[in-house]
Amino acid sequence: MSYFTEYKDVIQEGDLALIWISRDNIKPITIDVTATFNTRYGSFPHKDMIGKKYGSQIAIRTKTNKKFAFIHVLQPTPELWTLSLPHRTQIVYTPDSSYIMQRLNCGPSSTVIEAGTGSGSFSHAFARSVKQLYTFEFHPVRYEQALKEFKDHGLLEENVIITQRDVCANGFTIKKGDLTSVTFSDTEESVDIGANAIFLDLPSPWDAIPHLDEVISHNEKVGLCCFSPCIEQVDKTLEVLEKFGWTNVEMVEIQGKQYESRRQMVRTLDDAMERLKDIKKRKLEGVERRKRQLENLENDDGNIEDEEEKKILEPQPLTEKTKYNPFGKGSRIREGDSNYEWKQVTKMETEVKSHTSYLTFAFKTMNKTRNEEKVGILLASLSKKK
Ligand SMILES: C[S@@+](CC[C@H](N)C(=O)[O-])C[C@H]1O[C@@H](n2cnc3c(N)ncnc32)[C@H](O)[C@@H]1O
Repeated sequence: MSYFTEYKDVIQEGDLALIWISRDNIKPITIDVTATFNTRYGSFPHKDMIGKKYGSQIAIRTKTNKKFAFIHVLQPTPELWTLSLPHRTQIVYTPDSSYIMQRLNCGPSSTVIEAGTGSGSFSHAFARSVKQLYTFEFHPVRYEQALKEFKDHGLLEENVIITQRDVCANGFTIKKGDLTSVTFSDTEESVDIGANAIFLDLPSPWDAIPHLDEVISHNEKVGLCCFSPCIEQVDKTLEVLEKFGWTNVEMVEIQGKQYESRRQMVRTLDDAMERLKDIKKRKLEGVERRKRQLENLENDDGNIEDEEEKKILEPQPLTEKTKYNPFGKGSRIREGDSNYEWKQVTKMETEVKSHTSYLTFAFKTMNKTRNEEKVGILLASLSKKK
């Protein structure tokens, strides 16, 4: 069973689970009754997670100040895996992968070729959505790491085949004897791939493109996407795409941004004036108080007779509880407090996790002959519907 394609309710021994500490800090663990998940806030024994529902919050008391620390235990999804996986390379993030899959029409009937596998970020997203993924990685250590990871995650028994290969030099055909996760039967000599979607995340996709004709489907429109960080790479890719008959070429750049929506208090000029007057008054009072304190130290025996002076010397709250607080200091006003006027604003978050590249899309139809029999069947079915 793949942890990424089937949902389950309850956390069990041996599960791959993701520990959500914060939005930027998600850690994968394998549930083991004898193990403990340590954070700087405290330790969370796995046994306290077993039997609970996925999504549960697990809380402990911190050792130092006896406050609560908590985590959430989540079931893996390709999106969360992308945010928590061990990086072996640069990876493709969800804003790109989701867009690419949509542009390549990926769905349950798609057969996809991916090169290189890298850290397997995109492989997990493809694996959840498509019929079959053939992924290629030429780096021996990265190949072994990805092979183990896909096996542990149940992807190899579902729909992922990984092969160690320099696709630029040797193409995509998988034969008996290759270093691959395919198990060949006695009669099989090679794999009939017939891909209808291709994703190339390599430094030189133009060297891989000429090999594609051998492994793409000949009877349907095939989509290709090249993920390249430099415009010079795009330029070289375009030349080869044209030479090898790829059409409908388009280049796109995804700039993922996250917007935070919140309310901001409406401030008027009168409010600002009031606030400035308030600051000035407090400043003057402070100066006066310090002057008198100094005089007392120098001249008096410490007894203060004057009532007015006493009042000034009394410790004052930092800010009075004023009705109006447009600058957010002093008395606290909850966002959205119905006593005040608010407007809805958005704030763009500064850091968005993504590795942006140029996405070059192209399409190819190998067999352009008209299949009269199929067209006839299609037309007949359409006229019946009318
Ligand atoms: C940027 S990473 C891919 C990251 C991957 N898309 C992900 O989301 O995790 C590029 C990978 O391509 C591999 N690679 C580079 N040239 C290759 C080639 N000619 N054949 C196969 N793999 C190649 C590299 O070893 C590297 O692991």
